[in-house]
Amino acid sequence: MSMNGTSTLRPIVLFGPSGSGKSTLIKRIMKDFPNKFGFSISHTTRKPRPGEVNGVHYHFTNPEEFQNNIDNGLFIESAIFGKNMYGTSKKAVKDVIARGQICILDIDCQGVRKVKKTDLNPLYIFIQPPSMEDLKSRLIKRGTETDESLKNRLEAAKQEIEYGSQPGIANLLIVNDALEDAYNKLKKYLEENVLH
Ligand SMILES: Nc1ncnc2c1ncn2[C@@H]1O[C@H](COP(=O)(O)OP(=O)(O)OP(=O)(O)O)[C@@H](O)[C@H]1O
Repeated sequence: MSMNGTSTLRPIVLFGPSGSGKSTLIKRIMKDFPNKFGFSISHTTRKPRPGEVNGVHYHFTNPEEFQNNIDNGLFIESAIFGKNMYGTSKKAVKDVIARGQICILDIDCQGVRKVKKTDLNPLYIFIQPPSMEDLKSRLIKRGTETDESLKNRLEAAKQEIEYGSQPGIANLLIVNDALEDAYNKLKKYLEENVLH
């Protein structure tokens, strides 16, 4: 642990197109380093499902309070899915650091732009698909997309790649071609920079 006690706990932002392999890589790194990494707890306006605990699974809130939080600049990012609002607060990230874990943020380039305006000082890792053709076939193979959502994700992917591959945006760019190579690159970088 360094002098200021938290410099080894810089959050990690993984960003990149939907289907580039962020979740796959995060799952693996969390499994290889149990308890080292944590996710922030999101806010949502949706009602808790049976068994969901406020402050554990989500910070459950109402639309008025949610909007107040946005207006007061407390959120890094927020989005609407269906009728519900979801967001990540800066405090939720700081809570992860406070419990001694490295916070992993899996966000899109809009989120990255917003994080860059905060004092969170993360390391940015861009996960790039080898090609648009590979990205498309992986999304199809994943079986999660309709024709419509596939089209939207591929369209958004172009912008993600344009942004993430610009010099100076990411601290590390990983082309996720062979998964094993991509994972080893990620692991090595994290070992050298945050896992001491
Ligand atoms: N190197 C790879 N080679 C082949 N397939 C891969 C590779 N990496 C990931 N995949 C597969 O591609 C699909 C997309 O990966 P994943 O779900 O991790 O992407 P993601 O970036 O988290 O997407 P989203 O932002 O939509 O959550 C998954 O089915 C995954 O198993």
